[in-house]
Amino acid sequence: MAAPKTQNTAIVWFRDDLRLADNEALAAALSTGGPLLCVYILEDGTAGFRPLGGAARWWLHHSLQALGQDIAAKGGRLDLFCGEARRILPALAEAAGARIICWTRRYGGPEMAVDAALKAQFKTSGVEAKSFNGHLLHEPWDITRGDGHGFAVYTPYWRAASAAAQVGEPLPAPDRLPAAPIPRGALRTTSIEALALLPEKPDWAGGLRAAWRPGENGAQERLKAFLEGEIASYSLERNRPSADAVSRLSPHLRFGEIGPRQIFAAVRTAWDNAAQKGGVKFLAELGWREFNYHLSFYHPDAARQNIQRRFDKMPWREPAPRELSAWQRGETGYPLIDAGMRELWATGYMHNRVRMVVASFLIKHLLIDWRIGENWFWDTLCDADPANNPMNWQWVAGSGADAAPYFRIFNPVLQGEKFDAAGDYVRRWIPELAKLPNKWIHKPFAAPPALLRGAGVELGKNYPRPIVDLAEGRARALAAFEKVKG
Ligand SMILES: Cc1cc2nc3c(=O)[nH]c(=O)nc-3n(C[C@H](O)[C@H](O)[C@H](O)COP(=O)(O)OP(=O)(O)OC[C@H]3O[C@@H](n4cnc5c(N)ncnc54)[C@H](O)[C@@H]3O)c2cc1C
Repeated sequence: MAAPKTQNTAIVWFRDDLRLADNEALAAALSTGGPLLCVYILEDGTAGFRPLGGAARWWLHHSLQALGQDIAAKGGRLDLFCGEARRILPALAEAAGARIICWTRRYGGPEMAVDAALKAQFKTSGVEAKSFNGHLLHEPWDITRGDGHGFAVYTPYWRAASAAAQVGEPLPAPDRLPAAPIPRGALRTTSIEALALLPEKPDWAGGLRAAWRPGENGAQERLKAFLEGEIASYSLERNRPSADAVSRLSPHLRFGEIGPRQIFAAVRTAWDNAAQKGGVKFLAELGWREFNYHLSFYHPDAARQNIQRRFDKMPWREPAPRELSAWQRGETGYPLIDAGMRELWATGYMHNRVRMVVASFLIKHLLIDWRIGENWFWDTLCDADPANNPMNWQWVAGSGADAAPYFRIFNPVLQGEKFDAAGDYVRRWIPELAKLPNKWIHKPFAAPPALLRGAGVELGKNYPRPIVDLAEGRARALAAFEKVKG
């Protein structure tokens, strides 16, 4: 039965904004003075939505748990649902007699279509639906070139975005969250366990549990530690995977446990001479995130389609199952690639420099379609992001908007020698190679047999031989690219 619209209940629909601070949608709902229905819907199975990968589902479970606890600590309640938002929310609003529903905007094509349809539906039923920006510094459509079109190149985009209206001050978390009663009726909330987000048989998430603390408090802790430490050396050290010089905020940002406005404000507050250079570089990296969302707005199908359509003619090889699984498992015989892929599998994260090298290796040395790699990252990264993942894969492939040229082919041995000169990163993830001297740590296949024996390395037994010859792979990739060249 519908409740009369006298209770003044406001609905807050949480999506990729799983936080209480700097959440304008939450603040707007609270400002109505009525009790709140805080809602999360796992929209599995909604037409056109890309199902979350395994690592992201693990993250979401813990993030929702943390949000639920944070809301409860302030007197509120997080209600979970599973299914189609277009079916659940109107029924919920009616049962609760809600007058207003607020949410933070999202930017995927099918997701925006659902939100637009809901707005229209609510309008006819007299419920005010209000949306806010909390995921980006600037709406993707607000930053435009002089001719009104979107940007295709990062540098002018970020220049224009930086010159645009000042990024506002973030909002504090509310003190109290008055809970509305659970509406009676046909709609049933579900439990976090029933959402079945965690892996069970096997439980592969031990490494993820050890590496991360999902949730708003974990995000704030990470930001604080970064600003007190790594940011000072960020611009110098961020390319060295063993240096721990990066923020590791990406999964927190992905699920909106922290917003970019909060990061901006905190970096500006922490600004001092030591951190300044690092700060500028760090904010420019957040600029890449903004840029990728800007590009996605104009290319909503970028996870499936080449942005530069001439790449549709690329003669990709049908991946041999053994080759693909060697890449996925970190058994290619190239230590930097293997360390990166093992880090990914163990922790749901990989350092940015290594992401570029492993992606280049798959796309170029193995000549495998970038979409296959993008899918693997989607499934295994905790920060698997609908804009950042496809755009970065297309950047490496050369098919993106502002992409690396296709003929730039990273050599994994040289990249290792340059960015992991002492081999610390490789030794951390491939202990079988730990005793190799630095000279051979990135190319065990070229080391003298006696030296390998002395270091306990048996090629083909406890560490693989290379699955592809680098020079041959490079030549094959360049020949394939000839077919695409404009
Ligand atoms: C093939 C490939 C796939 C990628 N897939 C993803 C993905 O699914 N999700 C994701 O968040 N990032 C992705 N990235 C970008 C980048 O690797 C990660 O954002 C970064 O490694 C996250 O670590 P961090 O938070 O410590 O980064 P920091 O260096 O501390 O940077 C701070 C923040 O800036 C943003 N950022 C940094 N580099 C980039 C970049 N190249 N593109 C866009 N934003 C960036 C991220 O939000 C990051 O959290 C991918 C990169 C490559 C090469």
